[in-house]
Amino acid sequence: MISSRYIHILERLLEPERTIIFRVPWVDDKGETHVNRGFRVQFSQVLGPCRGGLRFHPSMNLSVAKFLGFEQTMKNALSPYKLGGAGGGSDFDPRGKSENEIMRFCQSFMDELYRYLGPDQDLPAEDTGVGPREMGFLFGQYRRLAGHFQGNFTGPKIFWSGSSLRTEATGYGLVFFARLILLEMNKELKGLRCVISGTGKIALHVLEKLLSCGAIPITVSDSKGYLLDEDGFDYVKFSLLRDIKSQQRSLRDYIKSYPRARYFEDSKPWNERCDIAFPCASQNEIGQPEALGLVNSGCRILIEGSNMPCTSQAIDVLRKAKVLVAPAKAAGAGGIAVGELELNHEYNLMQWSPEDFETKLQDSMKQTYERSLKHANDYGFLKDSPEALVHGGNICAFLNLAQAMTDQGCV
Ligand SMILES: NC(=O)c1ccc[n+]([C@@H]2O[C@H](COP(=O)([O-])OP(=O)(O)OC[C@H]3O[C@@H](n4cnc5c(N)ncnc54)[C@H](O)[C@@H]3O)[C@@H](O)[C@H]2O)c1
Repeated sequence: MISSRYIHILERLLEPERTIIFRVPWVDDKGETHVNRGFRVQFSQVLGPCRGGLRFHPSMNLSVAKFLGFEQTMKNALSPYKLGGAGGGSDFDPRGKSENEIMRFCQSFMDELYRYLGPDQDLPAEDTGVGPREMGFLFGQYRRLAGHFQGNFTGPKIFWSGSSLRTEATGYGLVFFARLILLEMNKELKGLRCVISGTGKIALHVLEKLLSCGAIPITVSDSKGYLLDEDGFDYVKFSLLRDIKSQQRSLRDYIKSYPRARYFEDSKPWNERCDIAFPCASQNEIGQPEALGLVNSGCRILIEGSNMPCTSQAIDVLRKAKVLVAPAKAAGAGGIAVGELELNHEYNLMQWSPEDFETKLQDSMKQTYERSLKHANDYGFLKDSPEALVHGGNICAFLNLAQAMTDQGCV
């Protein structure tokens, strides 16, 4: 039974603190003008300054910005750090644009957004279509307009120490999270067949870390279809995939080097026989039919890399089939941990090795895992229940927010 106090808090929590929508005009290389729409939803600053991604993708709209901001608020509230949550971006499509066009777009985007950002206000981070290059351009313009260097953006290379795992952190963290789940079952990743969707920052780093754990990743995908390599990817194949993506070529090109692999147009990889699924592409990528496909293909664990990859109908199917779901707000928390390390000047002065970073990341994922399970247990969900991590993560994040909202009065 939910107390009426919590219902009032939920009502307030579900309304973003601030929503910013703005025009982003920019000029392409031929001198033609274009206009896109920019969004930033500062969902909650109750636990600290907002932190959350910027997404550049044609499908971006206010609804997506709101869901990203809410998910990030919960993700940050579940983490050990004092951070609020935000989401945003633009319907600008970076694909096929020159570097100069991307720079001009980023500068125009920041011309408006800079006044709402700052170390005590809002700290942007990467998401779909926004990587270190875009974050560098965005930070450069922010610094110029704000007149100081304290943006604390997550992502620009200038904030990286030499051995940082900044871009790798979320993907690696997802695999560490899967390992913790398997450890509880006295199992290991070695030899398990894994299906992955996406070929972006998250998907490729999941693939790379799975290889080092001896797992057998067999698929990746893009918005046009998916690639299946029944023999499993290895480091040489991974390097080829990275080249194909960095040159913006089709995944189909992989088959020229590995003819036994197959590319399926307009399809998703969820019907392939597997033990674990890692959705790492976009929201709602798994609906009811895809969830049924996963269940029939033998999948026992689903680790959410993308934010909200499953529709509620898909979740129902997975729940009934007792597929264990690791929610993105817990399993995808790796980026928050490394982002915090990067911004901590004391840590940045030290010479960290990649192994040091990995150890910190593993510690942080373990803490998030244990916190989720503890809250599940406190509220009556057995730790071997397939839903324990989903409920535990939600309860822990909500209680942290609810306590801070109660303490701060009706604001
Ligand atoms: N980057 C981060 O720090 C971060 C952190 C947590 C969660 N996420 C989430 O992970 C997901 C991927 O983010 P990313 O940073 O890897 O983005 P990215 O831009 O690097 O890659 C996105 C990938 O998804 C593919 N894709 C896009 N739309 C698709 C569709 N409709 N069907 C199939 N594939 C599609 C693209 O081809 C690309 O390979 C997003 O949901 C994002 O919100 C990102």
